[in-house]
Amino acid sequence: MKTFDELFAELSATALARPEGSGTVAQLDRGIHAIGKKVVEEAAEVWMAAEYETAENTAEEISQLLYHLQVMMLAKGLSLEDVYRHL
Ligand SMILES: N=c1c2ncn([C@@H]3O[C@H](COP(=O)(O)OP(=O)(O)OP(=O)(O)O)[C@@H](O)[C@H]3O)c2ncn1[C@@H]1O[C@H](COP(=O)(O)O)[C@@H](O)[C@H]1O
Repeated sequence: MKTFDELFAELSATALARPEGSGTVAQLDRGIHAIGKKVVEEAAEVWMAAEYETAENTAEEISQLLYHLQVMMLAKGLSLEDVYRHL
């Protein structure tokens, strides 16, 4: 289990180190357009899970959406603070 901030720290390090086989590196290399499509896809999966599936499935879809939002933050060079100051 990890927090939002811990995942972001891990993904930031992964983006710099670019380890072989990293899905995050592959996603970053696909660019903003592809990452945006994943964000929309995962958001739709959250909606569908919330409407028709269990709370547990919904939580899993939400975690995937949060992951892809963080990948988008990295692709745009945004820090946690850049986002948090709007909350
Ligand atoms: N938390 C996640 C995470 N959540 C979701 N995903 C990816 O997001 C996608 C969402 O799953 P779906 O069921 O929608 O899968 P899918 O549509 O079949 O996926 P694709 O075929 O489109 O890739 C999958 O490709 C998952 O691999 C994640 N990929 C990685 N992480 C974490 O990110 C860190 C770095 O991962 P790597 O870069 O892969 O080393 C590790 O801690 C991982 O646990």
